[in-house]
Amino acid sequence: MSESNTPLVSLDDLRQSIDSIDTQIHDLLNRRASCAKQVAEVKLREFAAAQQFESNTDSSSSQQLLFYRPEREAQVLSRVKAANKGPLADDTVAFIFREIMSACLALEKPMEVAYLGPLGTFSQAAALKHFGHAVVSVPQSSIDEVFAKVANGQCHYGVVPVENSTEGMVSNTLDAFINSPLKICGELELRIRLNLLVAKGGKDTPITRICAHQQALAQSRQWLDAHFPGVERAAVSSNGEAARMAAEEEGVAAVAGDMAEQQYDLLQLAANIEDQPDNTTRFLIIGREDVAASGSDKTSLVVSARNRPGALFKLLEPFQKADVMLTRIDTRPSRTEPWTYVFFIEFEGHRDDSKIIDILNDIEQHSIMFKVLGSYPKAAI
Ligand SMILES: O=C(O)C(=O)C[C@]1(C(=O)O)C=C[C@@H](O)C=C1
Repeated sequence: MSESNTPLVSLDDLRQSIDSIDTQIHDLLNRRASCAKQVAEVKLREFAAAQQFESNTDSSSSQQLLFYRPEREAQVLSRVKAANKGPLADDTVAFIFREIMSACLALEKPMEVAYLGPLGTFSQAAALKHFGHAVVSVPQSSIDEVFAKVANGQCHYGVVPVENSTEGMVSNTLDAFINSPLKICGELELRIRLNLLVAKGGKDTPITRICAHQQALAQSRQWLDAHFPGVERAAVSSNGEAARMAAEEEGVAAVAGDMAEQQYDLLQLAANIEDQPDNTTRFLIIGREDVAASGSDKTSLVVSARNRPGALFKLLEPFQKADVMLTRIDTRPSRTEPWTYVFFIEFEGHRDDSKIIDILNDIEQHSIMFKVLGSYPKAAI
């Protein structure tokens, strides 16, 4: 018998080893969860002490009770990825720890996260990827509603799409930031795989209308042109809504992802119909509080320059001088007067870093509107 055919350890022995390891993992998980519960008690004590101190000194209470700590979560995820020796892939280990932290945080404080619904949208997939499955994800009818629900305290956080690798920026999200008091608390990327979906039993029904969010229609335009020329396309409020319509209306097909397919129990007529094979959407996490530095952060700001030659150069020059990496710049109409613009600038670093403080002071002097939208950990998974 060749060496590879010789079982060194029996199946029973291996399963006994797995059982024993599972018992240890189980015990360790509950020990970790007990630590997280104690962390919650410490946070509550510190919060109460700060409140008392503030009322004694008669200052207004600015202290927020924060259970969710994005900077700490990013550090944990980066650390487990860096320490991973395999055979599990780094991303797999990070996803497992993502869920462990999500479950631990739920013991401290169950969290509600608003996203662009209905059920089964990529925004919901993004919310669960970022926060893990222990959060309650709460569907909203529009991006503006996501902002509103977080701003009025009905949800702890929100998840909004900000740019797609095929279609560019999501202008609705950028515009919503201009007048919102909310902060950016995190970011993540989600690979967008689009499928053509119809109701189960609708395999032979001719497709008369293809529905999807306008971004999904644009991301699969060439495929739809080639396979369904002349069939009406309708942009609806979300891919989840398109999937719901496909489930209920005869002849309607939806362009949507796996979550929508499962949610509405649809039939997949074609898979991966997106025109760009690496089609990816970047999402932002919005909340009411600033996030402490994690050591690997980005900052976003919105700024409007005086309408004069060299104004944009003056805004960007401080980054070049301080050798700070710009990661994105977008322009939107200011909506205050015609032909004036605001710039969304995103760069590496945290607003509390001394180098970044100097840059921000410099930019503020050359701008007529200036708002830091937040500093937040770079996407860790
Ligand atoms: O370190 C903390 O502050 C915790 O609350 C613990 C923990 C974790 O499980 O590691 C849980 C929730 C926070 O968002 C960050 C980390």
